[in-house]
Amino acid sequence: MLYECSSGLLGNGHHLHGISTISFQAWLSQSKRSKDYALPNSSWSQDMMDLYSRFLEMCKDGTWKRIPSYSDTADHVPGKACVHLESLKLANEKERKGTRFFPRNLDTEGVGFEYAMFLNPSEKRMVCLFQPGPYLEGHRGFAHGGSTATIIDSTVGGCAIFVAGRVMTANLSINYRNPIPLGSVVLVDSKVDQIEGRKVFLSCHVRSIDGQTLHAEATALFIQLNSTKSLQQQVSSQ
Ligand SMILES: CCCCCCCC/C=C\CCCCCCCC(=O)SCCNC(=O)CCNC(=O)[C@H](O)C(C)(C)COP(=O)(O)OP(=O)(O)OC[C@H]1O[C@@H](n2cnc3c(N)ncnc32)[C@H](O)[C@@H]1OP(=O)(O)O
Repeated sequence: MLYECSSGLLGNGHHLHGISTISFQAWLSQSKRSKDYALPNSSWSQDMMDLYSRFLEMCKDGTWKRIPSYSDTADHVPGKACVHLESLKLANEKERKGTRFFPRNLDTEGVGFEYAMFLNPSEKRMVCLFQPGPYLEGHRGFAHGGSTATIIDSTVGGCAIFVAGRVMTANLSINYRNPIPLGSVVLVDSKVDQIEGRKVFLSCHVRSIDGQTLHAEATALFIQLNSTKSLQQQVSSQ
């Protein structure tokens, strides 16, 4: 199902550089036919379940929104970008066969990235509950720094998508402060700090759920892509 952008996420009819963002509901209904991986499964620890329930509770008054998660990359980008990507997807179905959104690339539950994101629209903030599995090992018993970078990029990326639609990471700077034990649950907390034209600046902290350990802190710059060109056109014109 294709759809057009309508009401804005940052208030009615919000426009950022001429690009109207879509309503959260429209995006949710666009993607609901795909399997949602951000729902609890048997690999989730009690800590993960407890935190997830706490955030679900905070969704009840609309302050927070649970963000679904899919294995198809095209489903992650809302708005007009989705129309472009949907067409691209239909046109190139053959070539696209077998591609997956990187953090959802494993079939077995619990071995890789287990995560669920929640968006706070008024604070332009995205929080990700992350439980790294055994296939993300770097040093013995700890998550690989690249997997931490991936979950940070995806969380700040989700936040940037919320404010600016189709974006790409231009810069991601991470300070790793304390290793993340495999199987533990951490909170990846990101927010938009500033928007300057097409540039979206964000910051992010990764903390243990008791808040006592700072695992990593990051800053990121995302660039809003030209809405009049499809992703395919942008790639082929470079
Ligand atoms: C309903 C809403 C709900 C939403 C929720 C959704 C939930 C979804 C959940 C989860 C989402 C998952 C999210 C996934 C995230 C993953 C993202 C990635 O991994 S992206 C792959 C890695 N990145 C690349 O490969 C880029 C490679 N670079 C490029 O393609 C270009 O450099 C690009 C597009 C970044 C910029 O190129 P140009 O030609 O469009 O723009 P130019 O003119 O170069 O830059 C624009 C401005 O930005 C500055 N700029 C560009 N790069 C910079 C840099 N690295 N550092 C500082 N400034 C930079 C420039 O100086 C310029 O600034 P001046 O306008 O002159 O002030």
